[in-house]
Amino acid sequence: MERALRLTAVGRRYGVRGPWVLRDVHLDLPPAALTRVEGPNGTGKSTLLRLLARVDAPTEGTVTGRPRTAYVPERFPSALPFTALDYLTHLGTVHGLTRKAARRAAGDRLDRFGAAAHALTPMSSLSKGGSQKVAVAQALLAEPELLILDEAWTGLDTEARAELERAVAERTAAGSAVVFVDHDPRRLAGAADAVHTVRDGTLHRRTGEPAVADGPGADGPRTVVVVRGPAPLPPEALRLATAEETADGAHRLTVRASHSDVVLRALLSAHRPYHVVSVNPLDVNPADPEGRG
Ligand SMILES: Nc1ncnc2c1ncn2[C@@H]1O[C@H](COP(=O)(O)OP(=O)(O)OP(=O)(O)O)[C@@H](O)[C@H]1O
Repeated sequence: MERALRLTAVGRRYGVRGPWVLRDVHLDLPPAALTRVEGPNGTGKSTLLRLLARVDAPTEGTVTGRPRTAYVPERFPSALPFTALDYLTHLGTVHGLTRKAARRAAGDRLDRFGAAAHALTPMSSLSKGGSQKVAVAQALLAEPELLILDEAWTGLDTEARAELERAVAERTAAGSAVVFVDHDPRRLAGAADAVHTVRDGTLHRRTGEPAVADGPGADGPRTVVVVRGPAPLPPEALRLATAEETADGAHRLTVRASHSDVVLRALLSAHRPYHVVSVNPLDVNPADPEGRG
């Protein structure tokens, strides 16, 4: 897809004679793929994410593709002269919504992140957690084709952290590319389609990670959902799960555990909703790796 972002031989250094922070970086962010960027402190992860968000430009190399992008920076500028709701409403109108629709979307987002009580609080008076919720809400408001999260879970409470994980699964299910950095290796563990490590001034793809969103072959816990209902299954569900018809005419979907909520929501909110027969963890038995036992 033309809009998918691609870095080719990208390098960045700060100042004409500054040391190279990154060099010879090649990276593709295909639609519907979740990409993790990891690496020790100070190696250039935030620099890379700023280049992906196009809020910074490379010193050498090219960045191509123009997906509609949203970015949660490591440090969100919270000293803005708006209340949280006015700020989000304003951004919604910038993204093309009418004022009424923008206000509704802004209120919904704050609600989903448990921040409805902060709607009328000036941004400059928000706590670290409150302002982080607004940072995340602003990024999701635009339903971006590329979502970039730099330590976006930091400062969020447990419910908001879970909500952000769900939102990531929703974005990839809707066909968006998502790229994230997080200090916690358990964050979205097993869910990433690709993991890249910043080391020695460049980006290394961790081997063993599949190139794109795939079926049950990747690492991480899996959930098996069995449903009855019409074929074909909703596209949002098929993007995240591998499906097969069972002998008695039900559909058996295998999905990453972190994505099971999104798949269930797609099935239950379908035009003709599905009847959920069972939801179980995939028991990986070496004698029965597909869990058909
Ligand atoms: N605006 C800037 N001007 C000058 N140097 C910078 C700038 N931004 C980053 N650097 C330098 O670039 C290097 C990489 O920084 P960056 O913040 O990208 O790393 P990081 O891997 O995200 O670090 P952390 O894990 O600590 O957030 C560091 O040496 C940093 O000091």
